[in-house]
Amino acid sequence: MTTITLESLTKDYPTRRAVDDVSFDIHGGEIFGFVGSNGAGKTTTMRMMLGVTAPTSGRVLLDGAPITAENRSQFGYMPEERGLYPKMHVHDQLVYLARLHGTDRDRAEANATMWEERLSISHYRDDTVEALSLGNQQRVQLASALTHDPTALVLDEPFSGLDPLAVESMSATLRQKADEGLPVLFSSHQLELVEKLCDRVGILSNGSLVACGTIAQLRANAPARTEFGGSASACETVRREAHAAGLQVTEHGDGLLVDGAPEDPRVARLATVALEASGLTRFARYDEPLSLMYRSVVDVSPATPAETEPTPKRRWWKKGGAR
Ligand SMILES: Nc1ncnc2c1ncn2[C@@H]1O[C@H](COP(=O)(O)OP(=O)(O)OP(=O)(O)O)[C@@H](O)[C@H]1O
Repeated sequence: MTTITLESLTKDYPTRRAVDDVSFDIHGGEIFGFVGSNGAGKTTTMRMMLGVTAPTSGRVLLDGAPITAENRSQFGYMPEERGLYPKMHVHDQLVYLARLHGTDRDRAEANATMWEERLSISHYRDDTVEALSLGNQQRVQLASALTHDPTALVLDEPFSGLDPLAVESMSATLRQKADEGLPVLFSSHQLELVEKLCDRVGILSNGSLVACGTIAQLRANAPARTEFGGSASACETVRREAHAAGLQVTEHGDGLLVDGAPEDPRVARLATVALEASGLTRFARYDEPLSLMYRSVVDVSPATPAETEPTPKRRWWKKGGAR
């Protein structure tokens, strides 16, 4: 199956470094979620993958060999600025764009009709794109990335502005294409969705990849916390003993989160004491949601200009990115 490799990709603009030494692989069959704050460098990285922007240094490989324009022309790309002709009719446009990628007319017609049905835009096939709502334009944009039977999908914020049913249909489509063996990468600010849908996630901060892996790998590498729950008196005991032991405590719903893994003797002791006092019903490692892991690695200070000393990077994974 196809593997796309980003090898030390760096992009300098005159006033700043937009992407700084970014390396990771995307494997056929997986959905890779690309997240990061506004201006973190996601779009620039995707543009370098697609050859729309040339890297200052680094390269993109396809199955271990430098990627060619021909390889890239077979990718399905959904650019951030979108790329449809506003005055062209939906169906004609889908067929036209597929033909530009080299798909023969019959196949382009059949694929356009199939994706119109799958993405619930058949009703608009004879409308101009500019007459559609933004969400429906987005569905057409996704269809245009699919009608030429792409070998990979690279989608810049495909979920932004979609209604819940469209999110479901977009998610199902991406999963289907990954199941067919395509590498699928998309960027998004919807962290819950990314957590639910993606096999692996890469987090960019100020142009650097600060975390990369499966949700389980990210969790395993994130600082551990333990969840305690139960009666008010059990929670009070845990709170008091944790403070005495110098452990950080955070309120969490009707329970508490304590810094440290359940197997940490100082944390385990809290459970023993609370059990003795009775009323403890929950004691387990806390499954950090992606949104919290994201906050703990993303640098919220203004981006570092290229000419100044870069801030130290916190990286959670070994270079190259585990699968
Ligand atoms: N053509 C350009 N010239 C100069 N700077 C640019 C150019 N394109 C992007 N940048 C800068 O590079 C940085 C990364 O931008 P990029 O669009 O890749 O971020 P992003 O992560 O996609 O952000 P968002 O989530 O807001 O879409 C930003 O500071 C941006 O201003």
